[in-house]
Amino acid sequence: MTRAATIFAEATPSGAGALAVIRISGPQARQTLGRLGASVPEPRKAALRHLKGEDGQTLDHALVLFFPGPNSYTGEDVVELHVHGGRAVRRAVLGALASMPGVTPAEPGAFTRRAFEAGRLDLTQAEAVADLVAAETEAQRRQALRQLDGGLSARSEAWREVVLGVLADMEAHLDFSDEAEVEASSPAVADPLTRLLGEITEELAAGHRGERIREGIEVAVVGPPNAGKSSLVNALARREVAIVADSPGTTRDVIEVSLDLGGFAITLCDTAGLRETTDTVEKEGVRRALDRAAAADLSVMVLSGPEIGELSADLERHAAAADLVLVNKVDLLERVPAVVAGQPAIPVSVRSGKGLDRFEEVLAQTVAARYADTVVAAPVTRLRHRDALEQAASALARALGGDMATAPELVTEDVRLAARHLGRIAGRVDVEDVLDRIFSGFCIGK
Ligand SMILES: Nc1nc2c(ncn2[C@@H]2O[C@H](COP(=O)(O)OP(=O)(O)OP(=O)(O)O)[C@@H](O)[C@H]2O)c(=O)[nH]1
Ligand SMILES: [K+]
Ligand SMILES: [Mg+2]
Repeated sequence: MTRAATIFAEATPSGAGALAVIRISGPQARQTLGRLGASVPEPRKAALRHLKGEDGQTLDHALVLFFPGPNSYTGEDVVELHVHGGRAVRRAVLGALASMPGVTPAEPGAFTRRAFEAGRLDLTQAEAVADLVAAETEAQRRQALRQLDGGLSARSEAWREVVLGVLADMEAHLDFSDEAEVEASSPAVADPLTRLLGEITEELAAGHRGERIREGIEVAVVGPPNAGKSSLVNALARREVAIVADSPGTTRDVIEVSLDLGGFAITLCDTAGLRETTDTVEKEGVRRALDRAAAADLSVMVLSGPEIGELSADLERHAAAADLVLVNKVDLLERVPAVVAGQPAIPVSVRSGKGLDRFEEVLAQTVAARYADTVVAAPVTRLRHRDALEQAASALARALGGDMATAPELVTEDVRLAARHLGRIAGRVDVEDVLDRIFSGFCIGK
């Protein structure tokens, strides 16, 4: 792909630092060095250069790298300037670049988009670059790296190969055979497609795990008023995110806080205490609490130790349905029950801190048990992937339900459609309409 514009941007964050990296990509990347009064260094070898402005005054002493295309990140000639990180230095060098004709500031994601367009990365790998830059936890980092290594594209492309193989057979039969033969060949078509549909259905049923690793696993904290839900959330977040007070019904809205638990990104949701109430605001809070508990990936029921003997039927039911049951305020108890609502009770005193470590450990284990293998399996990580798989699955289901003897064209068309949807994942087909959306989510300089 030929492009007129040469683009540049800072690849490092905008605050002051010891160094800043300015990246330049495009046909004029070499010439920008000449215009800065610097000679082009040997490919991929760092060299010290004095960068000069138009008036010949030195702007900075910089380390300069030159990566000739096509074996560069973008596939084009790329220059990196490692300048001193001060604001004035960066502004001066960026200003000098901006004043050069044919050289323009990069849009967000422009470098990676060029890498994709040059075939250096496929679409899931380009997305993985953004995920790796955004990764805050170990699981996010590992999952993004796996995707950058091509794990997800390899899976979706292998699926597509199966479909294309079947499609080739079908088309051959359509062209050269009479109906009897086509019919005889149908089981050979159905077998691989049935197996494939099974695999895709399994991936879709795996509960958004890759997406949860990327976006955060939601854990709802629910329970009766004054059980100590907000106290628990504050203790786990290690800051005062929610108001704690003696009066029941303190928390009304759902309060979210993000934390890293054993390498997983968790969104912890504090909710209103569950009880019958006539207060319309509190009533709304209770409704939201129940909604959240139902929508969350995990729920933790917090009960107050001293009231454990008098649970309402509703609370019993919620506790039985929760993933974990925590009995709080054990500082006020002589004896802690081992089982509540048929669930093992985890004893905690948020006030004294007793049992908190243990609870955190159990929560981390529960999360890991559900999500750890996702990190090695290259799952779908975005709605875009899930949508493509859903469309492919329904096309396959239609094809398998169709009649090859009476309507071979319809069946073939559905198989073709399935291949097309699978090809969308790695960006083999229907690319144009998603590019802007994907790359606008990047930061500038990537
Ligand atoms: N003794 C004792 N008191 C606690 C403990 N944890 C919390 N409390 C107290 O219990 C009261 C209620 O705590 P909150 O954290 O506001 O409880 P909540 O479940 O969020 O309450 P609502 O938002 O009103 O539903 C406060 O006075 C806390 O100080 C504990 O472990 N032991
Ligand atoms: K309270
Ligand atoms: Mg509260």
